[in-house]
Amino acid sequence: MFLDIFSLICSNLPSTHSSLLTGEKSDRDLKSSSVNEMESIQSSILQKSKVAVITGANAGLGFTLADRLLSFYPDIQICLACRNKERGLTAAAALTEKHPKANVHVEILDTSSVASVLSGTEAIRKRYDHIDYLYLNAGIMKVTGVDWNYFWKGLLSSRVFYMFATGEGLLCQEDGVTEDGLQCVFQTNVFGHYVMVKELEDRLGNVSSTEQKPSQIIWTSSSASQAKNFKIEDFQHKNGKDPYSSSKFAIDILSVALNEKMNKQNVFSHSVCPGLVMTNMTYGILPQWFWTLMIPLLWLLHFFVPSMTNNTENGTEALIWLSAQDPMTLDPQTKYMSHVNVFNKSYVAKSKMNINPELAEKFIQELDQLNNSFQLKLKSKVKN
Ligand SMILES: NC(=O)C1=CN([C@@H]2O[C@H](COP(=O)(O)OP(=O)(O)OC[C@H]3O[C@@H](n4cnc5c(N)ncnc54)[C@H](OP(=O)(O)O)[C@@H]3O)[C@@H](O)[C@H]2O)C=CC1
Ligand SMILES: CC(C)CCC[C@@H](C)[C@H]1CC[C@H]2C3=C(CC[C@]12C)[C@@]1(C)CCC(=O)[C@@H](C)[C@@H]1CC3
Repeated sequence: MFLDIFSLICSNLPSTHSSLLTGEKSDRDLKSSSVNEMESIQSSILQKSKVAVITGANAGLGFTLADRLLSFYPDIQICLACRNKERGLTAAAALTEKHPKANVHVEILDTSSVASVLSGTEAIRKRYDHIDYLYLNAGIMKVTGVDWNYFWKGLLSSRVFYMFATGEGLLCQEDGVTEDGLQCVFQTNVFGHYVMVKELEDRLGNVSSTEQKPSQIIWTSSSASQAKNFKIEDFQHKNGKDPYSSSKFAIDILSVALNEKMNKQNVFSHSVCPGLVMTNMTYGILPQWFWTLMIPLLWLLHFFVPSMTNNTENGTEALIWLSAQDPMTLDPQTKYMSHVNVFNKSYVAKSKMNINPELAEKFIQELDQLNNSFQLKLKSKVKN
């Protein structure tokens, strides 16, 4: 128990426990392999130097993901796609200090600006011929307060565990409009990433008709994703009260739609929920001292709510696990969730999404239209 509490207190320090990767080439499998097996695994990794592009990689889940990928695939090339150069370079320096031979590169890419996505993806296309993993992880939630009345009522009701797993109804949120004239949460979490996929399309999947190379697009979604908060007529969520939930459901729809469109090119898309993790995003909701005071409660809750992953190491479990799977064997309608068991060990759980393919098709048409209008606008600007 004391060890568990200690691990919660150290939630954002790099954890040393071996995680419960359940895939074919899990951390645990690697650790228990004989030296010969290890050598053959390492040489096969070395032969194929993989490339991972991660958005929002300078902090939180994105940063730990980069760190864990470097431990798992020592030869991997990592591109940290960050909106702020200084924060990106600081993250790259921390990663190369821990992994001296790491191949880490920083690219400036702000998902809330189409112009920045276009320039960032152009630079990424120049640097890499093929992208194995495209982690679309950057995200924001603009919280103005917590509905404590709802919280206390929820605490004494049967929806208590659901409330802690999804945060439903607890947060008062605001949104804004970007310089591109789109809703801020929608453009940052969804549309900027969609433009990225379109711009990087020829770096994903099969390189040629003879060379079969799969790519995985892995979205950081959330258990806050709720169908009832997403309306196709208002997909930017201009008129709703939960832009975060709407944007995460939009991500789930997009993931399903991209499988329909891109599986034939050997591109596979999956959606992940990291659980509730202490990062800048969650510390932005309530002050750090409050969360620290709540450590005993959070510790108690993880017995009942497996999505209380708490630290970024546990939270990235499903993101890492997916990288080790054969994507062809995975169900496009399944969401992969990082969970913890009662010993605070992480594992991957699955949840069916049941997204209507017609809705997915309609949504992708809307996004294509929006994307085309930006391309026309920006290209005519360049001409003039
Ligand atoms: N923490 C949690 O409990 C959960 C988080 N998630 C999701 O996980 C993802 C990562 O969040 P988390 O690590 O928790 O939060 P953090 O705030 O720690 O990290 C978010 C990252 O996204 C970056 N980012 C934000 N806006 C943009 C932008 N416009 N362009 C490029 N990068 C941007 C941030 O950059 P910068 O440092 O410059 O701000 C940062 O690197 C998000 O999509 C979030 O919705 C899902 C479920 C639960
Ligand atoms: C633990 C404290 C006594 C009380 C904290 C109350 C709330 C601030 C949290 C309870 C459930 C949390 C939650 C999220 C944010 C903070 C809470 C509402 C998220 C919405 C954060 C982002 C996500 O993507 C979700 C998966 C989280 C769900 C749970």
